[in-house]
Amino acid sequence: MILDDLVKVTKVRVTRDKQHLPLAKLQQQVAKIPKTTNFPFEKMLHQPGLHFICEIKKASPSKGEIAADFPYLQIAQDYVAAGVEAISVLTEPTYFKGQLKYLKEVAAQVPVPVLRKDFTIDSYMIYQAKANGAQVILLICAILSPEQLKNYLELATSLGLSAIVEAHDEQEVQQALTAGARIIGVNNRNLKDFTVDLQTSLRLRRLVPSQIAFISESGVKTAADVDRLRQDGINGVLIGETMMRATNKVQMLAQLKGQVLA
Ligand SMILES: O=P(O)(O)OC[C@@H](O)[C@@H](O)c1c[nH]c2ccccc12
Repeated sequence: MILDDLVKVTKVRVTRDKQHLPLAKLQQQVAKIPKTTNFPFEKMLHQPGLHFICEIKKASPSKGEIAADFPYLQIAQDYVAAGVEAISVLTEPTYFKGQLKYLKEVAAQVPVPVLRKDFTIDSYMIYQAKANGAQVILLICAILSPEQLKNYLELATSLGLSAIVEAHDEQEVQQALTAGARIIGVNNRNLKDFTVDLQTSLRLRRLVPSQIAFISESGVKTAADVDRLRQDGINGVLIGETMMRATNKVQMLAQLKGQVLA
């Protein structure tokens, strides 16, 4: 399955990155960044209503190339103009054609929290996220042991980063809760066969207490999809492909929100 491959190539990448910039050096960089303890992403998610996180991604394993032309800074600006409340930036190079520099440049330019979307399998990647301007990281239950999940959550928190703990079924939601997740993201996409079912989020919503923020990820395409999620008390929605393919991001987000633009 695709996750096994992603873990493999990510291990190779982290090993190479560490040779290029050793952990001790990376930690020195991080130590120079002013410490923050306000977790703006979490505060935003707990405001009433459904919040929009939009993603910058050039390609994906399920869809192949999504954007041949990829002006990532312009896309970030368009997202901000559209009123998104956070931006997710893919940094995985092999399957998503992401780069760390996209994260760094976008984060330096936008006033909203930025998520480093990657397959975190080593604490090194959490320091890397921090050093490159992220305020949020992703921790995927399916590729982490309970112990790793707990340690990475603690490290993220100590660095002032929020973590979305991604789950796809009841057992993974339980694993996320046990580890102390403050934000749970349910991926509607089944990574075994790439099928998408919004029902996955709706079904798992009731397992997560309201003091923990709940994000629905993947496959959100229409205002009707958004409406269903909003009605079920979901705090945030993560939208990639639909926004990436929209030539007019302002109009598309307004449409998804159910607002009519003149
Ligand atoms: O493009 P979509 O279907 O709107 O999905 C966005 C996002 O949820 C998806 O990219 C995603 C969800 N979980 C991930 C984990 C890693 C990489 C990517 C993802």
